Formats: sequence, C-alpha cells, structure tokens
Amino acid sequence: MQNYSGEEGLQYHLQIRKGDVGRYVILPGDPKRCKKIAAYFENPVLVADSREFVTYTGTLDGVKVSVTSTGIGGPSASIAMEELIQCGADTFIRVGTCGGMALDVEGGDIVVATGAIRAEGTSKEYAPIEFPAVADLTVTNALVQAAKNLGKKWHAGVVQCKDSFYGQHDPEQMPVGDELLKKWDAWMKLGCKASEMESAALFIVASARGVRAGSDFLVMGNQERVKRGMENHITHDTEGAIQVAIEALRILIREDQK
Ligand SMILES: O=P(O)(O)O[C@H]1O[C@H](CO)[C@@H](O)[C@H]1O
Ligand SMILES: O=c1cc[nH]c(=O)[nH]1
Repeated sequence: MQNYSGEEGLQYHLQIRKGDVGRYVILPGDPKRCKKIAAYFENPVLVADSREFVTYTGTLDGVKVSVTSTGIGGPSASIAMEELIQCGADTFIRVGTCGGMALDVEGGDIVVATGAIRAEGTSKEYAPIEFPAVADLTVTNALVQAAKNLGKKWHAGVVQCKDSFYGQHDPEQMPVGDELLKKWDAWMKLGCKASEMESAALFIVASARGVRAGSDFLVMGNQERVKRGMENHITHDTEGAIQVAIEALRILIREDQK
C-alpha cells in the first residue's frame, strides 16, 4: 500500500507504526470513549492523537491490546481498520451507541451485531452489494458470552448501517424520505434490532482483509417505541457496553492461547 505519511511505516491518518498497537483492538466511534476504555487496560499509554483517531495501548491479562476511535461513519472507520491492520492488528471489537428498532430493544440494553445492512457507501467500494456484512463468529460468540457473564440484558441480530444520522431520525425532512421510510419499514419487518453507522463498513473491510471483527452497542433509546407511545428509556452511559467488549476480549485472548 502506498504510504502518504512521508515517513516509512508511519500510518498517515492514525499516526501509528508497527509495534504501537496490539493484535486486539477496540474501536469506539467517539474519541472521548478511548480514555474510558483504556482505563480497563493495565498500564495504558496514549500512543497517538490525530484527527478523529485517538489510540491508547496497554495490556489485558498480560496481552498487548489497543483502543482506537474511528470517528462517525464508514469512511473514517474503514481508514482506522486498514491502518491498524498495516500495524499488525487482526481482531477488532467495535463498541458503539445505537438506536433500538425492534420493539423489545430498550434503552440501556446491549445489542450484539451478527450482521449489518449495507445502506451506507463505504462497503460498496470494497464488495458487491450481494456480499453480506457479517460479524466474525468467534468474536460474536465471545460478545454474547461476555454479556451473559456480566448479567446484561442483551439482544443479538442484524443492525442497520447508514450514512445519515438525521435520515434515520427525521426521514420526512429528506427529499428522498419516501425511499428511506419504505426501506426502514422493510428492515423492521425483517427483525432488525438497531441502527448505527460503522459495522457494515468494518465487517466488509474485515472480510476483504481476512481479519476478525464484531460489534456491541449501548442502546440509547428506541424511536419505534416512542412512535407507539411505549416507555422509552434514554441513556448515554456506555460503561456497560465497554465492559462487555473488555470481557469479550478476555475470552478471545484465553481462547487464542489454547
Ligand atoms: O457512539 P458511536 O460509536 O459513535 O456510534 C454511533 O453514534 C454516532 C451517531 O451519533 C455514529 O457513529 C453511530 O454509529
Ligand atoms: O439512534 C441512533 C443512536 C446512535 N447512533 C445512531 O446511528 N443512531
């Protein structure tokens, strides 16, 4: 791959090199979530802070692990994954926030993505639309086991990914609102659990590069419950979703050492 950083081995956007990160990387969207995640590592060190990409590295049960923020959306998430892979990473867990869609998915619950609807643009520059954005099975199983171990209320299933946050929340305001609403109705009928923005791109990049990726999310609220006058708990506390990702990494590290 062409290097645009002007320095051999230095990744252009993330400003990291081989040796700066572990093979296991947690990927939040929000850069401010990195410090909270790194607090679960032993001896966390800030290794880079560039654009929306903040990276800390430490250890978990003695094994080198990292956290890098992806920013919002597929374009920056795909850049983060590509540059981390160049530095030796091969196992990724996205820890995000999402909006619930299925009616039993409530604010404060955890959603684990088994696959992602590719209603975004980035993944289309990697793979034909017929190819599914599927999470890695070992990472997904570890996330589900982690949610069970921690006694969380969790759901596993397909999540919808898009590029426009407000296309999800205010489709009527969009000139193509009819199209968005028609598709959204189909996702609901197909049992989609939640909506977020990065997993489809991450799962497709992972398939293209032969690495493992999975995702878990805090459900911030559920617009479909609001629409039906059902109770809608709103929360922004990502700590539970972070704990599930950390526990899942511990499970993966143990399994990989067998
Ligand atoms: O909380 P993060 O990880 O950023 O994830 C979700 O929040 C952002 C939108 O508010 C999008 O990035 C979406 O995927
Ligand atoms: O509703 C939501 C919440 C978080 N992220 C999204 O993309 N949508």
